[in-house]
Amino acid sequence: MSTKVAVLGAGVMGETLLSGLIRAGRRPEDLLITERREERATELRERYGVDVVSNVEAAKQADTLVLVVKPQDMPDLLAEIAPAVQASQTVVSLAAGITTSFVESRLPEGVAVVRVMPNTPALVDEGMAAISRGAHCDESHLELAESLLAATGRVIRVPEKQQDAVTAISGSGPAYLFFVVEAMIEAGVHMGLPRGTATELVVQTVVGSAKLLRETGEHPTVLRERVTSPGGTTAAAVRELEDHKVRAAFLSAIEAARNRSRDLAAE
Ligand SMILES: NC(=O)C1=CN([C@@H]2O[C@H](COP(=O)(O)OP(=O)(O)OC[C@H]3O[C@@H](n4cnc5c(N)ncnc54)[C@H](OP(=O)(O)O)[C@@H]3O)[C@@H](O)[C@H]2O)C=CC1
Ligand SMILES: O=C(O)[C@@H]1CCC=N1
Repeated sequence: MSTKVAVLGAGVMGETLLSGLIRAGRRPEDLLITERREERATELRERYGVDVVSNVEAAKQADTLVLVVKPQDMPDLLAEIAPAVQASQTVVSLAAGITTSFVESRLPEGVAVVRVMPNTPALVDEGMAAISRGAHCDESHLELAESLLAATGRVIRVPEKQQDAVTAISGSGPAYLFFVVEAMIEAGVHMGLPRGTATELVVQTVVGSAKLLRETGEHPTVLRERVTSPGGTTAAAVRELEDHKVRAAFLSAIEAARNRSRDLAAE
């Protein structure tokens, strides 16, 4: 069996996956991409040496179709490719909020659909992806999706009903952390540190803290307590964070993302 993979919609996430597949050793001739803007298509063709084809052509030629357009563009894309899709193909959807039943209902009966929620650290092979099976998936379809996503980081399986929460945590999560990083750098600049110094201090602190969490397996509360000397600087800072209800703000923000994922499905 040929293993041609087509990435339909090569924007931020589509290109991230495409580049990961190539880094992981997939041959450009086994990949196809689709893009609706000619300028973007040319850029990707030159950068990766992959063929850029129409959506219908991709649906005809590839064994696996990876759908990476915005949720709002999914109905039109599915309507366009449906006549060319066959039950032997596997469809992998990365669109936030879009359910496997929605995709299945717009494609020929029996097509295996896998829903995936990736994130952008996939660009540096530190992605976190969660996958869920549609109605017509068996183990082989899940393994296929896992092998695609494993090219760019970690992959776990979750029941589809957890995908809105997963989207809110790991899908959108990098943005929350970048927000914190921005705020910390600005605080350093505010106190007179050169921007480059502040940036280096914050970025390495984030990388080091993430590594500490991963490598020690300790609970974040334990690690935070180790930084917090009695009567010291960290205790003073954490008190301010609690006074400003930062913990509650994270809860509300992440719930808002989860609710938006649900709304995208309804829209
Ligand atoms: N960015 C992220 O961190 C994550 C994104 N996702 C999901 O990935 C999907 C894409 O998001 P993202 O990459 O950020 O968005 P982008 O807008 O960057 O990418 C979407 C791309 O698809 C193209 N496109 C739209 N319609 C078609 C079509 N009919 N045929 C071919 N190409 C088309 C767009 O072209 P044009 O520029 O002309 O609109 C654009 O290049 C979304 O569904 C999102 O929920 C999931 C997890 C994380
Ligand atoms: O913001 C979004 O809708 C997408 C899904 C998760 C991350 N980015």
